[in-house]
Amino acid sequence: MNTSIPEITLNDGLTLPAVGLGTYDLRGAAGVQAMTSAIDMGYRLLDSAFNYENEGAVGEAIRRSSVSREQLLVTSKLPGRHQKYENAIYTIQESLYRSKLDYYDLFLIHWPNPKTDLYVEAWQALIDAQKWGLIRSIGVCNFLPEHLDRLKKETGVVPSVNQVELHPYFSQEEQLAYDKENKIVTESWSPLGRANNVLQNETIQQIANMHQKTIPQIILRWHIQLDALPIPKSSSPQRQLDNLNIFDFSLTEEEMKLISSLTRPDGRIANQDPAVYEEF
Ligand SMILES: NC(=O)C1=CN([C@@H]2O[C@H](COP(=O)(O)OP(=O)(O)OC[C@H]3O[C@@H](n4cnc5c(N)ncnc54)[C@H](OP(=O)(O)O)[C@@H]3O)[C@@H](O)[C@H]2O)C=CC1
Ligand SMILES: O=C(O)C(=O)[C@@H](O)[C@H](O)C(=O)CO
Repeated sequence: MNTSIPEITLNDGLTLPAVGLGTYDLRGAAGVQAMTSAIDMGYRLLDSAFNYENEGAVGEAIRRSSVSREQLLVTSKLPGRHQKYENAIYTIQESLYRSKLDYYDLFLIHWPNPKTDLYVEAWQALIDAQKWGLIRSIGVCNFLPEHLDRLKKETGVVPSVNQVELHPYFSQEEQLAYDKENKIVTESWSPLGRANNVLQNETIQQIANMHQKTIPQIILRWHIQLDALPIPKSSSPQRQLDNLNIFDFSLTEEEMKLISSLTRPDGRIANQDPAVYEEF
């Protein structure tokens, strides 16, 4: 049991733990079991989405866990096909019915879908749902500076969180700097590169040997020291625990730079460039 996770305060005052649990692909009874184990082990932030088809499993895991709803921070996301204002409102309500929760702590627009061009309308729906108490904090995913500038200009409301692909092979230096300057917390999706060969990287292995940690622990610590909030997914209780045990050591400035230097122009894992990708 590890509950000593530092906290991060968002621009609207909500606090989140500095690491959360990704739940992509955690579904059904096995998903409920994995999420319950994570909560019992100390995770307090769960990252879900309407499109993951697991909001019911998230709600069930919360009810079966040993901690109260109030101690948990639950995230879900609005899919691309429901960005029209009325659809967005219905989808947030449906998402709550699915999880059997009264509110989400954080609700995000999943992708900007710039060609469809409804993300400002969708943002207005999140703003209203927050006013009505359905959502405590509102944010986005995969938003580039141009999309964020437009939200600010047209609604005056800056997202609390921008969840983007971030790992050593795609280190997002410019997006991180933009988010920081605009007081937006960057959450890192696929923080472990979705377990691709970054987990065998020789440079990170050498750093791991120095600190007597594993490669995933070094990578997650790198996220923390970038002031990004990683949400690693694991279905294994042991790996869930390992991924929390990153607060008893620090990387040097040189080690941070070495890991960041591993970034590559073709480093994206899923070929999803938010400037062109349109999510269903
Ligand atoms: N907003 C967006 O557009 C997106 C959001 N996300 C969110 O981000 C979360 C995390 O990203 P995800 O794509 O799942 O990828 P991650 O980078 O979190 O990697 C998950 C993979 O790493 C393995 N793993 C986890 N911990 C360890 C460890 N300590 N040692 C070895 N292997 C490990 C897992 O296997 P195992 O389960 O067997 O441990 C799984 O195969 C998602 O689950 C989702 O919530 C993801 C993509 C896009
Ligand atoms: O998992 C998510 O949140 C997504 O947005 C997906 O598109 C994911 O990135 C993926 O690669 C699905 O194959």
